[in-house]
Amino acid sequence: MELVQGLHNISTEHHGCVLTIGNFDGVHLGHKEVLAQVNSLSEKYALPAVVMVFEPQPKELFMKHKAPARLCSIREKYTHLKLQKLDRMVCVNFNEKFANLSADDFINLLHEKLGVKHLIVGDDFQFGRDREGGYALLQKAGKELGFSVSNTQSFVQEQLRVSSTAIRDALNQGDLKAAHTMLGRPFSILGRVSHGNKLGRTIGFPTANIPLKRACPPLKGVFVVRVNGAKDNPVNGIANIGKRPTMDGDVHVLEVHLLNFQADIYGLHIEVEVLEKLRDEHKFDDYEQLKKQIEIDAQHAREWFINSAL
Ligand SMILES: Cc1cc2nc3c(=O)[nH]c(=O)nc-3n(C[C@H](O)[C@H](O)[C@H](O)COP(=O)(O)O)c2cc1C
Ligand SMILES: Nc1ncnc2c1ncn2[C@@H]1O[C@H](COP(=O)(O)OP(=O)(O)OP(=O)(O)O)[C@@H](O)[C@H]1O
Repeated sequence: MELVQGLHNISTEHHGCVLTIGNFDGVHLGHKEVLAQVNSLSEKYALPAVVMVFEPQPKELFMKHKAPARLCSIREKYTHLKLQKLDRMVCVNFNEKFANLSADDFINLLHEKLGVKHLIVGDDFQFGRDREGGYALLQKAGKELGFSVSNTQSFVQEQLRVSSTAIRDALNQGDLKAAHTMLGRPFSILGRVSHGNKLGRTIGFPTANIPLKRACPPLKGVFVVRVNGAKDNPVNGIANIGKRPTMDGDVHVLEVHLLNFQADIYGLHIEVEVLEKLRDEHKFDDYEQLKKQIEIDAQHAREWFINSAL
């Protein structure tokens, strides 16, 4: 999948496409329905299947640190979208200037720069300064400018529309099973293993540290995890997502201790699948108490793997 970073990198060869637009945070099953339609119409029109995403996501520009937690970084989004077999991802820098485009200017951009032939959006899609444009305006403009517009039916599970918001809520409540059902895969975090304080090994629990790009992760606590990329097969583990209050930490990190595994994995790109919440993070009086608790966590995780037959 080709990545076009910024509107200034759109060239004449990008003219003509079947397009969808959105945040696609987490790339969940509802998104996949939309993307499947983009692919099928791209075949019908013999034009590239293109997804336009915004970075930062609009609420991150408008609400700053009060914006909802991100389900995935832009890099993870690219990785998940690539699996949907699209031809191109256009990543728009969502800055003040872009946010201030009128609805008409935005439509002109789709028409003139991208040469959109068919556009697929949700019927709740709003765009342009103050969210002034909507589905009806797109249809009207499409008739005048020569592109068609359609929307997808809501993808629902147990009468609830699958959405990034619903997945954030599930993760926040520690309901990994519900998040898994809506994502169609376990919630996971991708990252490169970096050097930590190397204190973990002194208490018998060496950990792989993965810096979290997002300031605020969508879930916190101690979890049963499964790691892909550390060796040929997935490796079971336990992980902490938090600030490590016992060590007076002040930024969120993901730390994974792999069970029955000894190898140097610094620098490797791994995927940490978060499978089950064990507990909240605590501030312990000393490392000895923390160590005892992690031993209990490891035991609970082993039992969980035996019971889940994973
Ligand atoms: C399974 C697990 C559970 C953890 N639970 C806590 C916790 O409840 N409170 C806390 O302050 N740190 C917790 N930690 C973080 C440890 O403080 C940290 O891993 C250790 O100090 C080593 O850090 P380092 O790898 O940067 O040296 C946990 C780590 C793991 C792997
Ligand atoms: N469950 C769903 N069924 C069908 N289309 C969906 C579903 N969820 C999202 N979409 C569509 O996917 C596109 C991208 O949507 P967006 O990223 O805003 O999704 P969202 O999951 O609803 O996010 P949020 O919960 O943050 O509002 C939009 O066209 C949207 O209408």
